[in-house]
Amino acid sequence: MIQIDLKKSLQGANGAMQLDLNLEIAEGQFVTLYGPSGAGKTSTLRMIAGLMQPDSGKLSVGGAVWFDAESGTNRSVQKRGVGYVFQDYALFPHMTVLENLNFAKAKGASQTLVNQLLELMELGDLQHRKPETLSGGQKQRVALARAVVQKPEILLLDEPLSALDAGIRHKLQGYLKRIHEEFKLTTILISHDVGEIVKLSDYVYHLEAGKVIAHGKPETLFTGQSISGKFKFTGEVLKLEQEEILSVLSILIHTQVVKVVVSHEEAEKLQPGDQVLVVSKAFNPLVYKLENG
Ligand SMILES: Nc1ncnc2c1ncn2[C@@H]1O[C@H](COP(=O)(O)OP(=O)(O)OP(=O)(O)O)[C@@H](O)[C@H]1O
Repeated sequence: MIQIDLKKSLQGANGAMQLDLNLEIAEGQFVTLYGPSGAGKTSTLRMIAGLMQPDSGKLSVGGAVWFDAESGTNRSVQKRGVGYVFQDYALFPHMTVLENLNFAKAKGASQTLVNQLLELMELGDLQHRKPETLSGGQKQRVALARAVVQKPEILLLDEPLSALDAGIRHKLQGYLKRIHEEFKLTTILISHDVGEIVKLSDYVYHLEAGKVIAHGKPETLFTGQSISGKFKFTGEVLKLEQEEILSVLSILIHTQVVKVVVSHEEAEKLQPGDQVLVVSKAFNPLVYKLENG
């Protein structure tokens, strides 16, 4: 369990802004911080990593106190057991992929873990290459593997996929999901991509101006209702066609266009470009508009 109860005065775009957070994250959960630019998402991760000192409050991880303003406890960055992945890959340029992983490997961690990650992230063929010879997506796979090989207690992901184009981003989301299923690391992701959030996270905190303004399971938070269904996909509305009795939606789901029949009433709430969640309950899928998409 991570218990975060922290305050920090920040220099917001319109003057002073108080970051004031009080949340609990269960071990092994995949949680996303969502919200507009300047809401305090990166500052939150930096305080957890020990890169920014809170003004007051307490942070404990798995029962150990990492920060406590009252008792003056402030565990150093090196001793916090955090894997941090940013948008830029920050790999060591003079080391090969394998050397980057071996260098980061936790003390006492077996070579088996490195091999397991090379396999899981499909980096085997690239292991003797230097970062400058890799694509952005490949570099980010190495950066993810390098964060995990440290055996962190918490994996912090600050918009790790936002510099990549849609196709590669989609693929990397699959790798992130695999990593989480395999290692069950408590993970905190920052993302603006609603589809990505729905696909990956167990729980979402929506931050604005330093405060949590809403939280919940992604489907509930982005649709305003609780949904169950046999399958769920996120997609983008491309086209709406009004037929006599019903409307037909063309929805782009990853690289496929799927046609879904909805009532005129439902179609009226939608327009091309909207992000939607497509859920199949019985036979015909149901479509829910994703808020803030
Ligand atoms: N060390 C600091 N001291 C004071 N203010 C800071 C500090 N670091 C960041 N800020 C300010 O705090 C505010 C929140 O920044 P932060 O990077 O946490 O937001 P964010 O939600 O991650 O935004 P984005 O999505 O653009 O990355 C910004 O206005 C920023 O200028």
